[in-house]
Amino acid sequence: MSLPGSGSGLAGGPGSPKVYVKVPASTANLGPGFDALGMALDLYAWIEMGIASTTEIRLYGDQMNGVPTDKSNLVYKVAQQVFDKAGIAHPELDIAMYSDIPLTRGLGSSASAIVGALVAANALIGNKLSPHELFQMASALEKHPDNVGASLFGGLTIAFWDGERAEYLRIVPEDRLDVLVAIPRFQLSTEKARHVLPEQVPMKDAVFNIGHASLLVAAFCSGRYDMIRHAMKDALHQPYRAPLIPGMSDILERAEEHGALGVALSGAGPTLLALVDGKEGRGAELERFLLDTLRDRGIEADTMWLKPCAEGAAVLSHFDPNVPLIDNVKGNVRT
Ligand SMILES: Nc1ncnc2c1ncn2[C@@H]1O[C@H](COP(=O)(O)OP(=O)(O)OP(=O)(O)O)[C@@H](O)[C@H]1O
Ligand SMILES: N[C@@H](CCO)C(=O)O
Repeated sequence: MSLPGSGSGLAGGPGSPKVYVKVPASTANLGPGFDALGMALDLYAWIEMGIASTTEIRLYGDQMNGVPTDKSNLVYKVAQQVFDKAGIAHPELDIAMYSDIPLTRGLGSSASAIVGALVAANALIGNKLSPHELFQMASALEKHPDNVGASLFGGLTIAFWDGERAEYLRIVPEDRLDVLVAIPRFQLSTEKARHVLPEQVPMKDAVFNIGHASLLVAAFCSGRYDMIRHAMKDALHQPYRAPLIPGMSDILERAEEHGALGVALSGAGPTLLALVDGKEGRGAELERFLLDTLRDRGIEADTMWLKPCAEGAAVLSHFDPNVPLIDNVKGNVRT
């Protein structure tokens, strides 16, 4: 089978079509929803992809340090899986990436790369795969559906992946919700943060999380944000991960005293995330509390105010293929 615009099949080069995809960051778990809840955030990565005669990968931005530019690159490898699934021979690819999402900090950078690659490669072949198929592939690649569901579909996603099949529903948080993240200046890989988790948990902890995660989803669905402080508690992963992030336990215990609706470890960490009902109220106090608590334990961090993002990964039609991706992103004020 040949690729659209690639002439006799896989030949790329000047004139070959390029696609552009914008994909949001995400936070996973939201406390009790371990491997199930995810929320897209208005912090983004952009991917440009086209067919080429020789593979070339260009990375832009401060967040890409250490990301490989050869065929071991995650985006390249995931794109090839799309071609495989669509029955198309592996093409050489021209890929460019710019990202504002910090790597390995718990804000879903790997999910954004996986989802961006799936959506871009699928767009290159005329969207032969359905969103459902992309979600199955993304969940199988990431091994849990929380970050990838949020990055792919936007909003707050509630999902499972049973090893063979993923399903999800999506809700959109209200506009008044603000999200404060404190991003420690050290990396913590998901692999390391999963390694500290026990293989088995007591029944009472499982029951605790079922109740809290269910109430949290109901709080979002009903707009009962007053319930978040009760619901955003976890017994399955945060207690085991807390020793990896000095100051985390104090923040989980006391952030609500400083104006948070609720607080959690973002994904596998080390970022800590607080939900706030309007940052104009006590936002500055909360920000100071997070930074001071981490600093007291020797951890420097950076804060960012974000909003939930209702839209998932999107193919952009207004980028100019004749200018570098970085100029497209900056020239379009990161739209
Ligand atoms: N744009 C990208 N291109 C290629 N590889 C990437 C990209 N973004 C992330 N990765 C890969 O994903 C790894 C980070 O994945 P990891 O799951 O440890 O952290 P995270 O996704 O940022 O955090 P979390 O899953 O807790 O939200 C990076 O070290 C890199 O190998
Ligand atoms: N649910 C995952 C998210 C990180 O990828 C975890 O907490 O390990």
